[in-house]
Amino acid sequence: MSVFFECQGAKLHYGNSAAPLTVLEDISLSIRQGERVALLGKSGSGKSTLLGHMREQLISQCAWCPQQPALVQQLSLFHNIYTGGLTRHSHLANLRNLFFPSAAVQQEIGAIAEQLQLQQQLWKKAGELSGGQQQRVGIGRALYQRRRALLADEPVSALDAEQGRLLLTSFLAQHDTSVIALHHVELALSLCDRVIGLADGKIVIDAASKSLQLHDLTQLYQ
Ligand SMILES: Nc1ncnc2c1ncn2[C@@H]1O[C@H](COP(=O)(O)OP(=O)(O)OP(=O)(O)O)[C@@H](O)[C@H]1O
Repeated sequence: MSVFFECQGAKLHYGNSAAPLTVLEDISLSIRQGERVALLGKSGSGKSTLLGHMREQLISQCAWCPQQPALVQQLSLFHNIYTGGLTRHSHLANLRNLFFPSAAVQQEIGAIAEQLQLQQQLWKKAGELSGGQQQRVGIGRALYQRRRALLADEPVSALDAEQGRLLLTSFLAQHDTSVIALHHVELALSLCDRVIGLADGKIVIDAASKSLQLHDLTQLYQ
């Protein structure tokens, strides 16, 4: 399998100021196409920083699902999902779909909303949705980017365990390579094939999920 992402001895910072904060040091990592990788670590350990670095390198290849969906609150769920496909359509098509969405686009986005169990809310304004519903719209927007690879930052953190598992399973199945920051260690072990654990500014675990037990991960959260 070919390499999807690679870095050697990288020092990763938070922010772009004159004095950026070093979050991760001496990061060496190789991810192959086809892998499903979970990034684990306690809050502030650098999962988003690592994902941000990957995104900088892979921006044109990956769907992106950020931790905060930052939806356009005045626009409908339909239109917010549509923004995931803006770069795939012409300016004229984008303008037309803003006011008079084509039947084909309505069908595509309707199918995504159905997967997310949001079909009843399709024309509701994003600002009128709950936190969990907004998070699902963020997943829908990433799906509508129609990329083969996915970078996602805690995409199901606001959902209950069962719904989170179902949606994450489907989200992963629609991409051939995924790197996902997660808080739920059980989801990481059962749905991803590799776990990268961050602590103290370093990678402290990098192993196949099937070789790990829950207790192997407790060191990440001490
Ligand atoms: N808004 C911010 N302002 C200043 N420093 C920040 C900010 N966000 C993150 N940092 C710094 O960067 C470090 C890494 O943060 P990062 O968001 O990458 O961690 P994380 O593992 O994704 O956390 P979480 O699980 O809470 O999202 C933090 O420990 C903190 O020192």
